[in-house]
Amino acid sequence: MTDAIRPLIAGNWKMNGLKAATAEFDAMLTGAADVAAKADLLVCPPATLIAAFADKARGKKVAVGAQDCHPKVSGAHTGDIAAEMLADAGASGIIVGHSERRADHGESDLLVRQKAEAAWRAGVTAIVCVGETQGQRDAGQTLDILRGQLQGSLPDGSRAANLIVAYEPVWAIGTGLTPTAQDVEQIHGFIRELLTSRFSAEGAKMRILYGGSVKPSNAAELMAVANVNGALVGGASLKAADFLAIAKGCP
Ligand SMILES: O=C(CO)COP(=O)(O)O
Repeated sequence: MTDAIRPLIAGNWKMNGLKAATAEFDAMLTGAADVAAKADLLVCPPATLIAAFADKARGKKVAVGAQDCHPKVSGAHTGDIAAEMLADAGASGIIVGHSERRADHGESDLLVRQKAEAAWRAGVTAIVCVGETQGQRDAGQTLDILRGQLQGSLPDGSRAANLIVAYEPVWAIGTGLTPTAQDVEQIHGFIRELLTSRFSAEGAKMRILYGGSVKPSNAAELMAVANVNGALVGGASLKAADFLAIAKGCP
């Protein structure tokens, strides 16, 4: 059933990228046509580059997204950016609840849920991240942690058109380590069950991305796993050749 879900390869540039990185983005735009048959592409640069990238990407096969938003529309929140501002700059998706924000900024499941709702309010897709730490994995708590994060972070009424879930084991991010294909299959299957039991038919159609040390060398194996509907890529999304090669690895 999930075979019909079109894969999405999303790049999370994190706190990387000056204006000079536009050249790399240009190369992604150029190469995107070659991989369009395989997957949709989304690049989430730092907020400073969203508007410029979105202008360049207009009419091309790469969408532009953001890495975070504030739950409110506007107000006295120095340094924060509203989802409406990101949409206005050209973002069509917003990553919320990345483990680096949960850790660096103490973001709770409730706050992540409010940010996902803010993305919808602005008319853009929320990409909600969940994942266990090494310690939680070692303690055999992975599924319990994921159940709790998904329950708390996903808004009621989530639909396949406006919600994407990204499973990113914290211990796999930036480490070169990945779970085995068997582990990924079990965990994505578990997430799928939770989504369908909570959101019925919509849950069956939602994209579930895998993230954590995805590279050209492991993409094909990971992307072939049942209920893996694409990837959320960090380091390897900074280079056009790697990012496009990962998309080529989609089944
Ligand atoms: O955190 C990630 C994407 O959001 C994954 O990062 P890496 O691909 O660098 O491991």
